[in-house]
Amino acid sequence: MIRVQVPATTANLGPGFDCLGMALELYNVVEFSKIHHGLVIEIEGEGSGELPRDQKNLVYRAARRVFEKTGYDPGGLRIKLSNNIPLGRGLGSSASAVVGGIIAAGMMSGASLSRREILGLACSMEGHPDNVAPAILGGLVIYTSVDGEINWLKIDLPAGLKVVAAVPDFPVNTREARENLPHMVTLRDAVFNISRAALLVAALQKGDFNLLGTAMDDRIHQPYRSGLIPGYKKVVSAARLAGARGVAVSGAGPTIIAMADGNYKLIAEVMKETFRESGVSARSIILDPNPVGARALEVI
Ligand SMILES: Nc1ncnc2c1ncn2[C@@H]1O[C@H](COP(=O)(O)OP(=O)(O)O)[C@@H](O)[C@H]1O
Ligand SMILES: N[C@@H](CCOP(=O)(O)O)C(=O)O
Repeated sequence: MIRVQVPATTANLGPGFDCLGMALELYNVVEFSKIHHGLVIEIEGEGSGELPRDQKNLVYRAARRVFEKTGYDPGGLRIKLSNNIPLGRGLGSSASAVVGGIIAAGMMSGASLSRREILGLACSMEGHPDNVAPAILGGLVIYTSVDGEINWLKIDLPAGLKVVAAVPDFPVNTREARENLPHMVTLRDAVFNISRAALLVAALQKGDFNLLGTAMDDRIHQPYRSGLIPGYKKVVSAARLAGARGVAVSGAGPTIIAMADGNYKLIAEVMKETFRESGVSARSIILDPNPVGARALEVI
């Protein structure tokens, strides 16, 4: 039996659209074991009532890509999914499914897939790198991909930094949210984002939390997505007033994340309460950054 734990991720962090992401201490666990024949998928936790239990399941589809690549035939396969990452909320549930399927299938095949191979395969399935990269590597990951040439750098995060995630009870489909973004940006807005993305990485590396308020601003995707999140502006203001250092839409939303180095419980409470005042039922989760990324729990 093979068990792989994969963390949730928060992508973009404001200005780093499709190139910055952070792993978080919230996990899905994927378990693969051989059976005589057929495919059996068991799901508990998040998505247990809606995720497919057949060949359409994303974890299985990712695994099949590896089996095809390695030429391994698993015969019968039992997949058990224990999910804690909410679906379609901007916390990288699909990346976690893809990465879990790839790593578990690689282990089952006896193939020693390199990190580069796992990253390449996961990116090609997910369509953007900023969730799968930190899900695999942990920490804060800066990722570039030009004409198939990939490069990345992982940065360990400073002690005391936590992410407060206010998670509304409605989903946003990432693929649809991406289709609604304009394909062109002005030079002015490009400079706005480049400067902040650079500032954000340096501020996080140095532990200079004072800069996060400015550094997490964005003009490329949030202006088009925040309108889909009722109460967005009020939740951002309330989080800042309660002590959050920087606030942004997590991935494609609708979750809003606040980076903080204290007042975590107060920030969590005011974000949830402000959502409620705007007619949105939400839960707040206080999360540490995850430093290691996906890992095998046991192989029997
Ligand atoms: N644990 C899982 N197992 C299988 N498929 C999953 C799992 N989690 C997410 N998915 C797939 O990913 C979709 C959500 O992906 P997406 O819209 O990108 O949202 P998110 O921001 O959570 O990644 C789900 O509708 C489902 O198809
Ligand atoms: N860069 C992507 C990130 C999507 O993250 P998700 O967790 O919402 O899937 C985007 O902004 O579309």
